[in-house]
Amino acid sequence: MFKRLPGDEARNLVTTTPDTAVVFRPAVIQTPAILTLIIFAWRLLAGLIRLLWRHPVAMLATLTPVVLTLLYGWQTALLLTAPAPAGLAAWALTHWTSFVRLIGWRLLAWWRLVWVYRRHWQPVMIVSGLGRHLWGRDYLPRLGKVTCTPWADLVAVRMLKGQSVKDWADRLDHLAQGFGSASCRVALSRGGRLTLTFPRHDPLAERIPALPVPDSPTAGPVEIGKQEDGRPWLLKVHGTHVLVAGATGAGKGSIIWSAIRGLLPAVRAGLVEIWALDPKLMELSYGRALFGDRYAATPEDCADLLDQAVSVMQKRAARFAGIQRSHTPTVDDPFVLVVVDEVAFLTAYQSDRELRRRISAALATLTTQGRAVGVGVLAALQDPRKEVMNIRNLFPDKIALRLDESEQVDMVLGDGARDRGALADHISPVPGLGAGVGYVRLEASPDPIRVRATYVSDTDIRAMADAFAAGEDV
Ligand SMILES: Nc1ncnc2c1ncn2[C@@H]1O[C@H](COP(=O)(O)OP(=O)(O)OP(=O)(O)O)[C@@H](O)[C@H]1O
Repeated sequence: MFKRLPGDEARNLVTTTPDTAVVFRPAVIQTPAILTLIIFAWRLLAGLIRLLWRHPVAMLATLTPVVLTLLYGWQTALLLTAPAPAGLAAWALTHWTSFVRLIGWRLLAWWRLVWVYRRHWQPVMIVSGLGRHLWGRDYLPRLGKVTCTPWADLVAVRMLKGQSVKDWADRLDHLAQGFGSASCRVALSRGGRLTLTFPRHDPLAERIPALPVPDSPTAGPVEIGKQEDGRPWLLKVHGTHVLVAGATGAGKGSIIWSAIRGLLPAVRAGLVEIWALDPKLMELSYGRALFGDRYAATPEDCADLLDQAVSVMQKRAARFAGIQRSHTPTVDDPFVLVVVDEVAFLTAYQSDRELRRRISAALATLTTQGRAVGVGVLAALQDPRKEVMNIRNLFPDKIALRLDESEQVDMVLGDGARDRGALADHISPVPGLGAGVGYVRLEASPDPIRVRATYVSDTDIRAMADAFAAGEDV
């Protein structure tokens, strides 16, 4: 879109004699008044047609009463038009959900388009460097349709020719700040067109208490928290392996315990077994009763437990060979979830080379061959560097909680995740605000999803373990 701005050429004038004033005498072309009037009239008409074309409903709602008043007087106009707002009000009062779905979000989208995005578009584009001001004209990306969902605005944009998605991904902060949102995401919708997502409020701002233990046994996906759009966050544990990375205090424990809580009925029904490796002797020891003798804390015990898991896996693989290609949890062949808290203690920080080799080999074997035969790994880790965790790519599903450095985001979630909006290094270190908040990139989707895990407190864990040991419902 080009817009002519006056006076721009004067900026480029240079004088070599500083004490002489520059005299700027633009060439004056006499235009007949009628020509100017025709041009103005044409612009007015084109503007009206464009307005009608872009906002037919709003224009109809505004123009109808005006036309009726002019034709039949205000009393008749009032009589004829009043039923429409009265009907809408009655609809809103009687069936709010359908009113919001069919009318409310559209009205809000129109308002947000006019008041937020169109009003600030030109300055935000120029200041962020996504638009150009060349030869006195603004060359701006085209603002398209705005759609409102319950939690965010989705803004369609046509990029300038020659722009890339990365140009936009590099300016997410500018866009979020420019349009008054807490964050911004960018996704390519089709060639040259983008969808920007601006959350209007954050459903993850508050701590989410532990969910009730499910009624029926299931090996997953288990509900362990909320997604950014307010929908439940379901974590798949059966048929995959999950790596959770986060700095100290990021809330890795809440993901582990939320998953265990969701699996508890299946554990009781014998469809799932949880094998716990707790080298820090902290996180999992609270719920020891849930793991029976499948609990290890010393590196030697951890290596033995992992070897046992490998042996279960290999025996199953031998039995399943040529008969079945995937695993369904049964009492005879339960899903085995190997939970490892701070896996680097067992691999990178382990001083005994032989133990380190055994543990790394067992973990690599489980993560490469376990998922088809019902053996999964859920591992937590503080430092995602390759030297610390060289098998992180063997985990199909990864969760990045708060991380210390921006480069660590792509190490966990894969290349380009941070550019796509996974700002795990910006998550608040204040536990109430940021603990348990993270980004997930699932095997099936390249776009990271912002999530928050429920907080399963020590009291919840003890209650779970005590009730489990006593064979009662939690
Ligand atoms: N999901 C959550 N929601 C809100 N607060 C949480 C959540 N998870 C943890 N917290 C808070 O953050 C604190 C640290 O959590 P936690 O110990 O689980 O982190 P961590 O990542 O396991 O840390 P470390 O690696 O040091 O063990 C907890 O004491 C709790 O107050």
